Amino acid sequence: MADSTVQVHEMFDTILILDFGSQYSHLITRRIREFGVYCELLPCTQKISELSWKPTGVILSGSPYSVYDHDAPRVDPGVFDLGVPVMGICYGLQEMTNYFGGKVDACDHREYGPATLNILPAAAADSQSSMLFEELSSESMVWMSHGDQVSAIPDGFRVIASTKTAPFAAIRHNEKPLFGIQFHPEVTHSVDGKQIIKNFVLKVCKASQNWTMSEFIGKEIERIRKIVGPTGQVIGAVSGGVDSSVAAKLMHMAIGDRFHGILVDNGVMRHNECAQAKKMLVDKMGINLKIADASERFLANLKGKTDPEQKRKIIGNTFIDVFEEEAKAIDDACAATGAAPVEFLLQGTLYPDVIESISFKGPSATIKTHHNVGGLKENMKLKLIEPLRELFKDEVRELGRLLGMDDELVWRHPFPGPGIAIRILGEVTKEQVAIARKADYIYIEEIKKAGLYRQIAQAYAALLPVKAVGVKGDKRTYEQMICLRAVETSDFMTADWFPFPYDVLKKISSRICNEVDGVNRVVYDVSSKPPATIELE
Ligand SMILES: Nc1ncnc2c1ncn2[C@@H]1O[C@H](COP(=O)(O)OP(=O)(O)OP(=O)(O)O)[C@@H](O)[C@H]1O
Ligand SMILES: O=c1[nH]c(=O)c2[nH+]cn([C@@H]3O[C@H](COP(=O)(O)O)[C@@H](O)[C@H]3O)c2[nH]1
Ligand SMILES: NC(=O)CC[C@H](N)C(=O)O
Ligand SMILES: [Mg+2]
Repeated sequence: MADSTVQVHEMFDTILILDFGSQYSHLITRRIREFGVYCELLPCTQKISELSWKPTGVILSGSPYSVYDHDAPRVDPGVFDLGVPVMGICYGLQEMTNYFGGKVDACDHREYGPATLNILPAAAADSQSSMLFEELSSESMVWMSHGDQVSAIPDGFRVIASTKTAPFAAIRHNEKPLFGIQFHPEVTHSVDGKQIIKNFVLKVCKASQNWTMSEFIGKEIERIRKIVGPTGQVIGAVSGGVDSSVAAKLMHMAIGDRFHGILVDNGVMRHNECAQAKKMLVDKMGINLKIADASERFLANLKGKTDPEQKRKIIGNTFIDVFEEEAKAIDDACAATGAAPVEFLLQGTLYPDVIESISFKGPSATIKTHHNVGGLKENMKLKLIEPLRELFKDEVRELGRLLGMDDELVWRHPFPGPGIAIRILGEVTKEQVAIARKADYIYIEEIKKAGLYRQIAQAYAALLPVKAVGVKGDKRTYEQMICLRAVETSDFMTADWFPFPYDVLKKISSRICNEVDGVNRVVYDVSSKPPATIELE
């Protein structure tokens, strides 16, 4: 894995964000990326001496801890020896204060909300501080979220801004470029917050703004070529979704047909999905792709299984079996032709997956087992290549756009690997899949017709295997229900149900009841995540 992570730092100036566990930490990363500077979020437990690259600047995040908690996360003093600018935000300021010998105390009242930041005249007279506050008016609205605050600044520091309740709302070291701020510039409620982060990164750290997706494409292709070499071969699981398609496209541009994409037909794909994916990937993008039809095998393995986790595990394992068999077939073919054996595995891992798995508090409780074709055997010999490992979903979409992919693919809603199987409660049979598939097709078609597809982050129709009485053509029916789900979300970690116009719902419901055999009712899921999740299982 080291291969794919190290070199990005040689190509882009990197701001290091050390995560002390704040719920806003990833937002700092987002803000910096937005203005074209590469940055990485690492847990605060990262030893600076073990970092294989030198950051251009460091930001210390907020934290749910108090600096005087016995188990509070500590800053690695190595940060201050790097000789680069450092800015502490909230807990970051408090921990910096604590480390340099100042004092932090609990406030009388926890402060959560807006405050007016007064930039002190002393700041204007000092070039570093005025860089940090450039383009801000002397009074700026900022957002506070803290229960502790600095009560005495360390020797060698001075105050540069205050609020009514926080006399040390911003401080700096007298000589070194070390800053601390009590408020949260990363949340949008801090009106000039983005500007402060930008000033720190561009003016104080002098980071270059070369993190653009067009720059990334060329550099990534070059990097892949170097890793794979002139004869190496790569395989990868490709689903027709935006992540794996973008990854496959980059790989194809780098090494052509030495990349072997495998699309597994697991029998629980949507209507026409494999054919459409093939048309897009092979005909339009020129990718060397094999469709492995394992639909009967998946359905046979799922027979009689009703437990959601068991269904997910069966699908995950079957994916791996099929994928490994296909990989072996490619190897055998290579051996026969004298081509080099496959040495690498392409994965479409995104940055949120990486962030999630490196949290210093350890992995969160398992809500559901996400299938992962890449989650191959421990002793796997293939080396991973993950071109999207540093990117957020919106960056991947931008990449797809620049690579000339159709809008339809770029803006496609995510579709989970276990597909329709986790959208049919209970047992998955061919007949049940056919019902769910048809309803889903109608639903998405109507959403697109109404011009709502892009406003919705993800939508699907699920099948509830409960029966109710209805009447069709004067005849009694006793049939199942379709449950429609549509959510708005930016990160898929939390989500809200989409407020559909009634007339669109009416049309969808009427079409599904009329056109899908075996269904006489349609319900709309009006639950947010949490407490629900996006998928039903
Ligand atoms: N039917 C499939 N055949 C082969 N690989 C698959 C299939 N379904 C999923 N995968 C693999 O699992 C990975 C994770 O799936 P996931 O749905 O998160 O990503 P995606 O399909 O690439 O994009 P999207 O999130 O937009 O659907 C994919 O990138 C792909 O490598
Ligand atoms: O590739 C995937 N394999 C899976 O096993 C899987 N389970 C959920 N999802 C997708 O993850 C997002 C959050 O879903 P939940 O709220 O249901 O956990 C939603 O976008 C889901 O579609 C999956 N994607
Ligand atoms: N948002 C934060 O970083 C809070 C830091 C610390 N827990 C406080 O309450 O002051
Ligand atoms: Mg997918």
